[in-house]
Amino acid sequence: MGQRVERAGLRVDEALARFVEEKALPGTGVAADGFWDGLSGLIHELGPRNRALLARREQLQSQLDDWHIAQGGAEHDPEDYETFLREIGYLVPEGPDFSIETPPTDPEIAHVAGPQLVVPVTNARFALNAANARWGSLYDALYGTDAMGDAAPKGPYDPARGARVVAWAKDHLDRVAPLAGSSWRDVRGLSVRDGTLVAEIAGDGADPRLVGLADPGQLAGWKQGDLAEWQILLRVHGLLIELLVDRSTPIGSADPAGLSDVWLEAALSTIMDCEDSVACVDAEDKVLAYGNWLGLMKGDLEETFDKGGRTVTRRMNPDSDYTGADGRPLRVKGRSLLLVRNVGHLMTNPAILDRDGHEAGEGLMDAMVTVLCAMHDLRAENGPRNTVTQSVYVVKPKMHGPEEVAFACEIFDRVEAALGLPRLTVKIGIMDEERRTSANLKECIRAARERVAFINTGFLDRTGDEIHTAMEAGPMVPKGDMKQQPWIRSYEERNVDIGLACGLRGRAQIGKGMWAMPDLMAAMLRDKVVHPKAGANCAWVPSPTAAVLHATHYHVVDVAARQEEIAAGGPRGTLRELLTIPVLGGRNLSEDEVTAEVDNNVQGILGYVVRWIDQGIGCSKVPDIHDVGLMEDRATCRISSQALSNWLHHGVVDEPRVMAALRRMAAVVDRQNAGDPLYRPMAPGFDSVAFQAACDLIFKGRIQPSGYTEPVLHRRRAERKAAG
Ligand SMILES: CC(=O)SCCNC(=O)CCNC(=O)[C@H](O)C(C)(C)COP(=O)(O)OP(=O)(O)OC[C@H]1O[C@@H](n2cnc3c(N)ncnc32)[C@H](O)[C@@H]1OP(=O)(O)O
Ligand SMILES: O=CC(=O)O
Ligand SMILES: [Mg+2]
Repeated sequence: MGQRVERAGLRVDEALARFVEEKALPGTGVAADGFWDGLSGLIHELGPRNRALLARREQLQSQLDDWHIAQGGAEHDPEDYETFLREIGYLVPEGPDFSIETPPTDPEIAHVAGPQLVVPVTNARFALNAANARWGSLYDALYGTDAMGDAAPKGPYDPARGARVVAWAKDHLDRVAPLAGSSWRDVRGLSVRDGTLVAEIAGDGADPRLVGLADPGQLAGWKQGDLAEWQILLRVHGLLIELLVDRSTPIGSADPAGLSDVWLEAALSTIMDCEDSVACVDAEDKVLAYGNWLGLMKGDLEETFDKGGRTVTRRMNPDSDYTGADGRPLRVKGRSLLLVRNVGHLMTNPAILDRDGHEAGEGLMDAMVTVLCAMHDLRAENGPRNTVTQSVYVVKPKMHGPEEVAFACEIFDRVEAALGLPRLTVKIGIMDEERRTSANLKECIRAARERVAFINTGFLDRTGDEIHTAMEAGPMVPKGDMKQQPWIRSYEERNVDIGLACGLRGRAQIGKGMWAMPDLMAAMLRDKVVHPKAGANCAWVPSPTAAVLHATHYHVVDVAARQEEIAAGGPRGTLRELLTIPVLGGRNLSEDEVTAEVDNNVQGILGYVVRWIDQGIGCSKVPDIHDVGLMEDRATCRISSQALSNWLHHGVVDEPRVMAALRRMAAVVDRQNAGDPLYRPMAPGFDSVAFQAACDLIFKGRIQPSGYTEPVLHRRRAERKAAG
């Protein structure tokens, strides 16, 4: 921890003060005094209210615990349960219907449905890649993954696989942008003439047949002679598809149509994450996160790194100019619309101490600093912009119920006033990922009706909270079975239904959760189409490649039409189903099932935590016991930790058994990381801070606030950093 400096009654770590004053403030028109006064007001006036909201969470949790204990194993009565939840104020009364009033938002939020990428903002290389993931090659995504059913080959280019890629892409075009009376497979030449796409089809005689698009309106634009002979833009459900015709390339020269690649508009929006996927425990870490976000908002972030023996410098992509189908200039955005996820209301951070020496609320700090950084985009006079509606999009996670949403809105009211921004510049994304928010979703949206820009089912945290909230109700089903439980179906359906009923269409996104198996792209192509089919404007993907493949789902499904149908069909999932607790009930698990579940959870926790604690890496790909690489972050870790705590609490397993699994799996995780020169093994000593952190998450998981992983992770990471 560095020296502290005094600012408006706050004791601020010097590194953070320097960042704010020398990097973030200049160019915004905000004076340093005004900034620190504003932040001090936020911390001193809203800080106590923040703590009171957390105390309310604890009070409700202990009332829930007592209620379940008092049931003493009697059969669960859902009606009694619901009455009790209303009595204690866990469920709040639902008010009359309303529509949100958010001012106009950017087209990526309001009108076009597509993938939403998430990236740890602390990793500049990944963050830049994510910002540029607006566009990606379909050919590369198919060739380089298992998307077509078989694993990507290593070694030189395989022409047979290449041919399958091209066939896949052309079949997809036949499905989503068909030619009039012909197939893309039969095209021998492509061009645009008089504002119309012209495809030459090999005929029987010497002269080719000329055909156009079945729907000529799908031609969006073109250009000649830049990257390729022709770059032709099609538009399908609002998303652009670019056909590159270039016979000078190996792929184009081998293709009858001269098609050298198909690029897709993919990650329409990206969340720069300061939360679940990062490890930020002090000023040094916060400055890294804020600094990258600032660079993205200024447009000058760059990162130089070695890739395959080459030095690469990565910067943000520019926009591109085309001729539109109407003959007028068409500028196409080269970067994803960037949102920033702040932390929630729980954590504090030592980067700032208040006048009583308490750590400042991290969410308050994030709100003020991330919006300040975004002012560089709002103030930019030329060059590429993030928003065209003078908006700053802040995603707010892990809130419990409408009072916490209202509190978040108040924070942003104060931030706007302190920074001299028009009220409602900040648009808020509500992560529906805590049970009290799902159960009171309509009232949560009402609390943010002036500035809500998205609701999203963060089902991973939500599953962790499901287990924690009902910890005393009994042992829960294994985590793999959670997705088949009534509560989660109701949760997903109600989120869409309530979002539609509250008028989110045309103003705000209704989003769905993460695909957490980054290497299983065939499975994603098969399964994740359910998200647009469910009426979601966007759904989370873990990587740019996944964004490209998931984009194809939005070509196939017309989300606007699905939303119409769903809204017309009326509400589906019920509150009663939502409140169904996923306990094992009378179901007996075999010894093998229990062992597999314990081993799997333990392996995931250790594999994630060891990199978090020792290397400050907040999101990792960790193999499960079947050797499938899973995206692990704070939320997936919360599920594993809560699942084990719950089984320990109810005697499904005992401490020696879990400890034995921890030791066994630590050796497995050590082997998995053997190639990492920065890795410090946990076995055979089992005394490292990382190993202790994993133990805390499991053995003290039941008493963590809402079952969050952050308090343990932060404390142990700080301990590890202090030890050097
Ligand atoms: C519950 C929740 O809150 S979910 C939201 C939080 N989760 C996330 O943000 C997930 C983000 N994803 C990631 O961090 C990573 O994809 C991981 C950790 C899952 C896997 O990382 P790795 O094992 O390093 O990925 P892998 O080796 O397959 O690919 C690395 C390449 O893909 C790119 N990449 C991978 N993920 C991303 C991403 N999210 N954004 C941008 N680029 C990415 C990297 O830039 C790198 O390419 P480069 O060499 O050209 O820079
Ligand atoms: O933040 C996302 C989640 O699923 O949790
Ligand atoms: Mg989450």
